[in-house]
Amino acid sequence: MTSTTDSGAGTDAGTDAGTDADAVRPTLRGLGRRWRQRREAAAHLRRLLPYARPGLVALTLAVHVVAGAAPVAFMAGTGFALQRVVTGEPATGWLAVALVAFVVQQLLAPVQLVLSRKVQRRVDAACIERLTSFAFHGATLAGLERPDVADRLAQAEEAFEQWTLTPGAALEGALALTARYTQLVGAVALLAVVVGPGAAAAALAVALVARVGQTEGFFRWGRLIRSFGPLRRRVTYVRELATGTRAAKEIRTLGLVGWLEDRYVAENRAVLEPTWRWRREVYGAPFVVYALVAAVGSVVALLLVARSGADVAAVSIAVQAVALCGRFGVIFPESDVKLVYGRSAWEAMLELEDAARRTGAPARADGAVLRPAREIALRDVRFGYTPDRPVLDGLDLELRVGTSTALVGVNGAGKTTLVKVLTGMYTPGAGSVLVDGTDLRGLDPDAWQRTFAATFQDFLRYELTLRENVAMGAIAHVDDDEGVAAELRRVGLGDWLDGLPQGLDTPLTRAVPGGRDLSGGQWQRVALARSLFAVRHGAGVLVLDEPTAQLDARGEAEFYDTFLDLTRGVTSLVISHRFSTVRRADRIVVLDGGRVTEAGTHDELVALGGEYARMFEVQARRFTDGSPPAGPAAGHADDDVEVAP
Ligand SMILES: Nc1ncnc2c1ncn2[C@@H]1O[C@H](COP(=O)(O)OP(=O)(O)OP(=O)(O)O)[C@@H](O)[C@H]1O
Repeated sequence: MTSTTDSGAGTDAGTDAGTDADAVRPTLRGLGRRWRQRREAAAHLRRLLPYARPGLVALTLAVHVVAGAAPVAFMAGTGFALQRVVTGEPATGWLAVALVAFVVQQLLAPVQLVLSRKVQRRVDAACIERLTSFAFHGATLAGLERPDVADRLAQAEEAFEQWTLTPGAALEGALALTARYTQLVGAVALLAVVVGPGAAAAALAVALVARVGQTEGFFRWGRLIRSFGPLRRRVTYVRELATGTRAAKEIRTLGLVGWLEDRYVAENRAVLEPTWRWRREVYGAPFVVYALVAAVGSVVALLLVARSGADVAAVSIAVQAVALCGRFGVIFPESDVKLVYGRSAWEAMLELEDAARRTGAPARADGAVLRPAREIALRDVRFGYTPDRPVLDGLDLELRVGTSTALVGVNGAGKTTLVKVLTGMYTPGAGSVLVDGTDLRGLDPDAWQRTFAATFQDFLRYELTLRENVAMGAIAHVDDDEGVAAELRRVGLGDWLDGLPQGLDTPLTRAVPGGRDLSGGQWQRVALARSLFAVRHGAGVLVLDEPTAQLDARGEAEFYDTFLDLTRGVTSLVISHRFSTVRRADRIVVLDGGRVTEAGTHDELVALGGEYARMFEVQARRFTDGSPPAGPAAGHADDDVEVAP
C-alpha cells in the first residue's frame, strides 16, 4: 500500500507540490519503492480475504481457473481436431474437448459474474460495518477533527456511495485476474507444444513486460487521482452550494450567484487540467508504448511460428495463442480499474484507522457513568490544536459539584476548547484534569464523556421524531414519554407540544408526511430539553455552550428566569456572552490569554473592577443609552455582549 508517510497522497492536492512526485516522473530510485508499494498493496488486499470467507474465495478462484482454461482448451481442441482431419485420423476426441470447452465457457460466464458480485457484496458489507464501527468507537474527536483523517474518511465514504470503486470491487478484480493468468499459462504451454520453447518464452516475456508496464502506469495514475481527493471534494462542495436548497437563500440575497459560478469553473479547472495533463503523461504515454511492445512482440512471435515449419493446424493454434498473450498489452477492464480505485478506498480506510489511532482511540466501555462527588479540577492545563499556538496556557479551574459556573471570554478565548478538554475529547499537552483528585488519564474515557449532558453551539438537529430528538440525551430511556414531555415544558415548548397532532411522534423534518421543521429558536429549545433529559437520567454535569444564542428576547428571558430551577443541584458549566445568563451563576470565571484571570460571584467581580466589570459596564451602557460604547472598551471589537443585565 501507499503508506501515509511515503506516498504524499492525501496531502494538499491540486498543486504539483501536493501530488505524488514519483508517480508523475518515475525515477530509478522510485522503482524499488514502487515494487515495495506493490507488495504492500498485495498484502493489504489479502487482508480483505477473510471478509469474503474462504469457501467463497476458493469457489470463485476455481471457477476463474476453469473459465480461464476453457478458451485454451477450445483452441487446443479445434486445432488438434483440424490436425487429425488433415492427416486422416479420427478427430472425435479433440472435437469433444472443443465442444465441452465451448459449453463450459458459455456456462461459466454468468457464474463468474454472480460469484464476483457475491465476493464484492460480502467484503463491502464488512467494510461498511468496520468503517461505521470505527467512526463510532475507534476515533476520538481529536482524530476526526484532523484534516488528514477527515480526508481519508471522506474518501472511504465516497467509494461506498459510488459502489463500483469499493474494497470489495478491488478484491473481486484481483480474483478475476486468475482467469487471465490461467489463459496466459495455457497459451504459453500450447505454444511450447506446437512451436517450441523459444516462441513460448518470447510470447511470455512480451506479455509480462507489457503487463508490468501497463499496470505500472495505471497504478501510478491511480495514486495521482487519489491525491486529488481534497480538491475534488471542494469542487463538489461548491457545486452543492450552488444546487442545494440550504444555501440558496443566502446566495441569492447576497448576489453571489455569478461569483459562485466563476468559482466553480475555476475550482473545476484546477482539478481537470492537471488531471488531463497527467493522464497523458503518466497513463496515456506508457499505454501506447506497452501496447506497441505487445504488438511488436506478437509479430515477432508470429514470425517465429512461421519459420518453425509447423503444419497448418499448429500454426492455427499458435496464432490464437500469440493473440491471447498479446492481450496482456492492455488494461483489463474487469480487474485493473476495480483494483486501482477500489484499493484506494481500502487503503484510505486503513490509513484513516492508523492516523486516528495515533491520536489515542477511546476505549469501549460498559455504559457506566462517572459521577464526581466533590469537584472537577483543571490544573495548569496547556493545550493547543497545533504545538505553536497554545489555546489554553496554564489554566486552573475548579467546578464544584452541585454548583453552577459561568465561563466568560471574548471570541476565540478558548471556552469551547476548555469544554473539549474537560470532557476528555482532547487530552491536554501538559497539566491534568482531576476528578475528585484522580487524574482523568486513569479513568474510563467513555464513562467520563457520558457524565456530561452538553448543548453545543452547533447542536444537532436530528431528522427523527420529537421524542427521539429529546431522548437522544439518554437513549436507553426513549420510552419515558413523561420525562420527554416534562423537559419540553421546562424549556418552554409545552403549548407547542400540545398543539402537535402527532405529539411526540411528530417527525422533525419536512421530508416526510406530517413532519415539521422548526425555527432556530425551537431547535435550540429541543436541544436544551435533550441535555436536561440526560441529566434527568443520570448525567452528572450539564454543559451549555451559548444555550440561548438563537432564542428571541422573550425566550431568553424565560429561559434565564428558570435557569436556576433548571440547574438546581446540578453541576453546570454555562458559556455565554450574555450577562443576563452569566450573572445568575454561583461562580463566574473570566478566560483570557488561555488562563483564568478572574473568578468570583457577579457582585465580587463587579466590585473588583477588572475585565468582567468592564464588559458588564459595556452591556449596561448599551442597554441604558442604546449607544455604542466609547473609551477603552470600544477597542474590544470581539466582545459580543448584547443583552442587558
Ligand atoms: N478544531 C480546531 N482546530 C484548530 N483550531 C481550532 C479548532 N477549534 C478551535 N480552534 C481555535 O482555537 C481557538 C479557541 O477556539 P474556541 O472555539 O475554543 O473559542 P471560544 O472562546 O469558544 O470562541 P467563541 O466565543 O467564538 O465560541 C480559536 O483561535 C480557534 O480558531
